[in-house]
Amino acid sequence: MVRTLDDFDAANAAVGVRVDINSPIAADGSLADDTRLRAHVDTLGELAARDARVVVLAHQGRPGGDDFTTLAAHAARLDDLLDAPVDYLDATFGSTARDAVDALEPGRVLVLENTRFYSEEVMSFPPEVAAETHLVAGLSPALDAYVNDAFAAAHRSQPSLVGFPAVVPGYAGRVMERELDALGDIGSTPTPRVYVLGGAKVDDSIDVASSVLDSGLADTVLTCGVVGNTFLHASGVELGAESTNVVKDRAGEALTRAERLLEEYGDRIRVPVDVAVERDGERVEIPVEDLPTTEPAMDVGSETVGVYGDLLADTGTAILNGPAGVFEMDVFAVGTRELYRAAQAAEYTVVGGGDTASALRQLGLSGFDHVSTGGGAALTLLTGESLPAVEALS
Ligand SMILES: Nc1ncnc2c1ncn2[C@@H]1O[C@H](COP(=O)(O)OP(=O)(O)OP(=O)(O)O)[C@@H](O)[C@H]1O
Ligand SMILES: O=C(O)[C@H](O)COP(=O)(O)O
Repeated sequence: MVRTLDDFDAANAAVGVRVDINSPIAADGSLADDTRLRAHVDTLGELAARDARVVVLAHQGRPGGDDFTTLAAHAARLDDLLDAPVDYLDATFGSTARDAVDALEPGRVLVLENTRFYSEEVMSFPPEVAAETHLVAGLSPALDAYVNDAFAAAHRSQPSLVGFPAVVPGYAGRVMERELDALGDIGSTPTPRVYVLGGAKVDDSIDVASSVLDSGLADTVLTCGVVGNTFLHASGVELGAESTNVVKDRAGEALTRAERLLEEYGDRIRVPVDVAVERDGERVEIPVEDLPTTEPAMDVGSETVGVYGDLLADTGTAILNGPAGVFEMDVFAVGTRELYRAAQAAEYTVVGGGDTASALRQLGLSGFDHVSTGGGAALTLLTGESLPAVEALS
């Protein structure tokens, strides 16, 4: 059982709040999107309003990446978004950080530096070992409690996610609570249950398909995006050189697993019946039986949307991850828009994935029962597995 903010005596408490504000960064170093910061306003605002001394812990990017930056811009944006005053400190642990936390007044927020500036934070540890890392041991003496609101990173077993609750009382924040309520018990949602798997992380999607078909969580898996092209290729359809190269590049070793899945669960896995390509600047739809084609398949066609839409209309729960096509281009956003719209006919609809959430915003689609802030974390729960950071709070 995970404790929530309802169980927490916040007044005057120095509370470390792990959030996931990992965001796209523009070329000039500014934040390109603040969706994830907005998601945590409830938790941070509530704690500040309840007179906690709020210490924010978060990562941004991965070492070596262009988006591996300080959290200074994030702190400035949180200062705009929250009623409480927000400061930033360029340290995460050690005496500088502890002194700043000790001096923090009730109702104020302090954003500490990117946790991944420290090598321990890109490693995985069991909670009791994570508690002994420099990061956790060097900050926890200044904290009275820990709140984990970083659902989107909860599939990681990194020190700032699993170490603190081993040494100070731990609670789930409001984002974490909402996500666990919506996704934590996927096995009890209405049946039949259909997973719609699209996007370009083919390897991950094949793992998900395999797990939910094996466990019986999924009655049917509908494929689209590069995932759909991969299953088409695996079923023996010749797509054409361009699409085949993308499939081989994105699927790699997973292609053999796709073939095995089709052999084992062929009747429960659906592949597109037509694809869309660009020809002379126009969208052209090609039935699968007329393939191969020289142009890359960048979207599913309207016949596929029709077939999938009919299936989704009779569905208890639709779980969608990944766009159906290259939604960033108007001409190939059609499949994603129409398919996600069709999925709303299901009794209960859950959408997961960072890119998927931004596709929905861009396409003006709303009305789903739950849109998760997490990609990998949401998929972990949606395959019925547990999350290390949640286990650490229990
Ligand atoms: N047919 C296609 N050909 C090439 N790219 C495609 C195709 N269909 C979808 N994509 C690309 O897939 C990308 C999104 O896939 P991804 O798997 O990252 O989504 P996501 O699961 O929502 O994200 P995340 O797991 O990161 O939260 C988009 O950039 C889109 O252009
Ligand atoms: O963006 C995410 O999915 C989370 O912030 C986790 O980031 P990671 O995949 O770099 O651990």
